[in-house]
Amino acid sequence: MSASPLLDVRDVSKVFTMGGVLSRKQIKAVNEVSFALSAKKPEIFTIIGESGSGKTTLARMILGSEVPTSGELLFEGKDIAARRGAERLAFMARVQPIFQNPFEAFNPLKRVDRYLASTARRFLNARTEAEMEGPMDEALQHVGLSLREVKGRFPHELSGGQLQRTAIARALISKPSVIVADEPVSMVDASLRMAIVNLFKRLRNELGVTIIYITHDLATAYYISDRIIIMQKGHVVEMGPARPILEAPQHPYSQLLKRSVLSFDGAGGGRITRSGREEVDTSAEALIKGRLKPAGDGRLVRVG
Ligand SMILES: Nc1ncnc2c1ncn2[C@@H]1O[C@H](COP(=O)(O)OP(=O)(O)OP(=O)(O)O)[C@@H](O)[C@H]1O
Repeated sequence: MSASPLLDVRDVSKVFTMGGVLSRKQIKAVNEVSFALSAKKPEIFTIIGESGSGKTTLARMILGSEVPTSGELLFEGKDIAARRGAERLAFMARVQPIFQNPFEAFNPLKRVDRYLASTARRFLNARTEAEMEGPMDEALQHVGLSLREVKGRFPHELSGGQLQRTAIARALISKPSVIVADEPVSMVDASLRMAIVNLFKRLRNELGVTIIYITHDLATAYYISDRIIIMQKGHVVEMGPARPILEAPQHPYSQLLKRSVLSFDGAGGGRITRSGREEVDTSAEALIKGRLKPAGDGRLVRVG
């Protein structure tokens, strides 16, 4: 068996050139980033950073939809950018994306099961209804849904949470080793966020899927991540086990990020109102101090 890491990101940079001949401007979106994910130990590997820090560009290079300007990304020892045709398709089956907005991920005029069926056709070469429906239902069961529940439904007929879980099920159909989830909970109602991130934990534990979780939400990052990297202006400023880093960040930027998220963040670090009466503090600080714990229904509950 090969000893290569599952994913090996080596000194990867991406430069975008903007403007015309006279006003040429270069943006180094990703700057010499390196890390490796183990083939043996599935994990939740989080990429955290504020808007514009290069997270999405890095994710697009991992998915092979953007080619690095320098450095290389290897999946099971082979260059991602060099894969073509059948090799590219096989790679795409193993490394699947989940996007931010489930309502954009699905065509509003297409029934969601048709979307799942086309994924089964593409990656599993399924042809008959039965060949498609078995893996579709299996994937939906992994996210707490079933084919019976979503069959014939249009995206607007499902809740945001159901639709995001369907998007995750779609990603599971090809039995991937890696899921790249770019801000998967930022468009989901705050009360459902923990349910989605708990699902990622289950996929890691039960299916052995490695999750690359891209976010600016320190609270969920703290709660689910095994390791994190913190990015600022394309650079990795801190990398390592998630909890020690988020509890006591060393780099001034990580410290600033933590402070700013604790004081104001509408996307997860802020306050949500439950039942219109009670305020639940979902900030990273609250989680860190252990004042909240996730309840079975995906909400956070106050301890003691
Ligand atoms: N196709 C592109 N052409 C030019 N510049 C780009 C392109 N894609 C990204 N950039 C620039 O690269 C930098 C990093 O962007 P990127 O989207 O990777 O950051 P991000 O951390 O994912 O931010 P966000 O959370 O807002 O998506 C930004 O300055 C952005 O404007």
